[in-house]
Amino acid sequence: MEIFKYMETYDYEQLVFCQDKQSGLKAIIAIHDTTLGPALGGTRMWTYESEEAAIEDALRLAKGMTYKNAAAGLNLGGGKTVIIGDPRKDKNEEMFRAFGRYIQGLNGRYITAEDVGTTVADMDLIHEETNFVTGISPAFGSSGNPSPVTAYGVYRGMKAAAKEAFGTDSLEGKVIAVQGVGNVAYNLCRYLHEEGAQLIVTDINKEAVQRAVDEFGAKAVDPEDIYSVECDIYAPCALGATINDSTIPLLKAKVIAGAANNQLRETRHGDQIHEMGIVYAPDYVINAGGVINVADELYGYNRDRALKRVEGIYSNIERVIEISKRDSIPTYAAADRLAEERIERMRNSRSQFLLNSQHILRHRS
Ligand SMILES: NC(=O)C1=CN([C@@H]2O[C@H](COP(=O)(O)OP(=O)(O)OC[C@H]3O[C@@H](n4cnc5c(N)ncnc54)[C@H](O)[C@@H]3O)[C@@H](O)[C@H]2O)C=CC1
Ligand SMILES: CC(C)CC(=O)C(=O)O
Repeated sequence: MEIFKYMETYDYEQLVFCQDKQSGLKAIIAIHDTTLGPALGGTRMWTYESEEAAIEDALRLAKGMTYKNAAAGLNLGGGKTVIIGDPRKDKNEEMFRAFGRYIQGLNGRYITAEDVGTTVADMDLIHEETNFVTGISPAFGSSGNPSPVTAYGVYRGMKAAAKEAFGTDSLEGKVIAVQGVGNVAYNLCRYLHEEGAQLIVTDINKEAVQRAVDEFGAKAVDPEDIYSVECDIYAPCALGATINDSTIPLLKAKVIAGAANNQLRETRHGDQIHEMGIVYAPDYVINAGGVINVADELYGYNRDRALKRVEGIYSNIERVIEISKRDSIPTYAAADRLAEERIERMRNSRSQFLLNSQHILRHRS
């Protein structure tokens, strides 16, 4: 991978490599775009096949956050971190503290939160070193684990997509295939079960599957069978790129609506599902609940205010569908248009000089 070429093509601002020998920290912070404000995005810990795969993931996820934050109406830019390692074996206190110091060194250009492989406890360790972290324990007046709120947003967005496909937003009796029943999808399944949906679930973690079977009466299938099951809605809630050349021909669903980031392997896969008449709820629009929730901490966390905003994911999905129809483009492209137009508007808005604490004139004020 030619890193600078890639960064130039997709207009990235900064890529930071963090190494701490004692704790074993190997982290990559990617900052995509800070036009709207400081970059906010979670930290993923994962066992990558190669350093290149980790860099690519950080870059792709960071760009996704720029679009997610913009489309959600937040005054935040996009960034993301990946830590290379196995979250079950390789974590230690020094690692997250060392990582916290790296974040502090960015002086507010990047604010972190949880993602796959990291927890509230990890954020609390980061918080020992920096205030540029969200999703820390509620005991600190913070919002805690974002996953249940992400799930609520996905549930709301799924209803809006269902309305478009089936003429009603009721999910009662709908068969929903959920891929990955981790932190977000477990909570999503609860909403869906309460509304009377029939669940088909899969996960590489057998205990997670069993919990969904026991608590929600879900039917379990093997991971490779989830694409081809007879269902109304496919909810990808594990990792990205599951909508691709191999899986698209297998899909029976009329709606794709799930929590995973970067669901389309390539944009042409978004074109393909659009041509097939599948209503696709773009990943970064439907899964913005978590970031909306943690971003609320920046104003002094108020759960009711955050949930009210997350509810609006329903109307945001409706808006994306409207743009898609108006401009005859797939929904993923409509979402990009929504986000890019907001960033451009803010970039071009007239700015008047205001004296701030950094300016050379500050001592004269
Ligand atoms: N946690 C949050 O608030 C947010 C999460 N997301 C995205 O949603 C997705 C899920 O996030 P979490 O629930 O937090 O992660 P998680 O790690 O708790 O859950 C993911 C689940 O997927 C399973 N899985 C992994 N590979 C699989 C495969 N090939 N087949 C079936 N299952 C597989 C894992 O065993 C795990 O149970 C991720 O893509 C994440 O980036 C997006 C926005 C916010
Ligand atoms: C988990 C969120 C708090 C932020 C994030 O990284 C995301 O939405 O993907």
